[in-house]
Amino acid sequence: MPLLRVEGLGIDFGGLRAVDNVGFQVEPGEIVSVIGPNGAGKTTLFNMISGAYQPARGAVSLDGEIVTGMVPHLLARRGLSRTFQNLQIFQKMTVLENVMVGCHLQERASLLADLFSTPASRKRSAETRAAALKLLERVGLDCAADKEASSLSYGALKRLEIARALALEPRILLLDEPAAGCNAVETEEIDHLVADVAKSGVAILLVEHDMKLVMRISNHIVVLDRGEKIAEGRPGEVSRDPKVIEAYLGVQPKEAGGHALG
Ligand SMILES: Nc1ncnc2c1ncn2[C@@H]1O[C@H](COP(=O)(O)OP(=O)(O)OP(=O)(O)O)[C@@H](O)[C@H]1O
Repeated sequence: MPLLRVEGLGIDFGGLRAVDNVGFQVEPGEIVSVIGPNGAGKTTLFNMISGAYQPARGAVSLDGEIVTGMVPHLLARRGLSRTFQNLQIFQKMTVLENVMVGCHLQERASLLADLFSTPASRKRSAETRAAALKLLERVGLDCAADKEASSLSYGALKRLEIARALALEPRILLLDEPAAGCNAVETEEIDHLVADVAKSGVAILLVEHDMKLVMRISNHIVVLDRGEKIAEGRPGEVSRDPKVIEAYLGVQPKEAGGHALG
């Protein structure tokens, strides 16, 4: 049974079929990317899978359990968490505090109980801090733990966003353009981090415009165009697919020299 199964998913905005009849699946530890030209429906698809939008058609299941349209915090409890294209970092908090907030959500511990500072809550706080520090180490930000988040470079903020999502201990992580706005060095750091997370068994579903990154790290690619899935397969297969070349370049494959991506 796949970890994530998406079947016949669709949604309309007014008269526009933004996403229609899209299906695919993701296995544990697999990196699956969703690509497509601007307006293809990638973010809308992500929003349906992560509970931000209610699909009009189709189903999403996690480990065989139907979770279609479930709100994000309940999906997080079932092991699905996501990052956002527009970072959701608390800029005035320290780097460590940003991750501790995510850890608290995971523990389902009452923040109010912690205010009374019982021995049990103090022990829990120390454990949360240690867990958050471990995550910062994993994303290469342990040295910046006590800095204000606003002082980080853009690439570091992107990694902090991933650390926060990892604090929820997901089985599948949805990454919305993790390398957008990053320079080549920062993109490579994201590349290594995503591969490392997948190696630990967490499935990754990725929306990303950087085709070099997508081609390098994906096990499987799903291609959307005008809301529909037009192709899927391994990176090498997808980059040579005539339908994909035409969707990206608007020309026949012969004119494009046989490939469009990367
Ligand atoms: N909230 C909305 N209301 C109305 N139309 C929307 C809404 N969100 C997206 N759309 C439309 O749905 C279609 C798919 O948009 P979406 O943002 O999902 O595409 P995308 O593949 O993520 O694009 P990009 O690569 O530019 O981010 C587009 O035609 C877009 O204009």
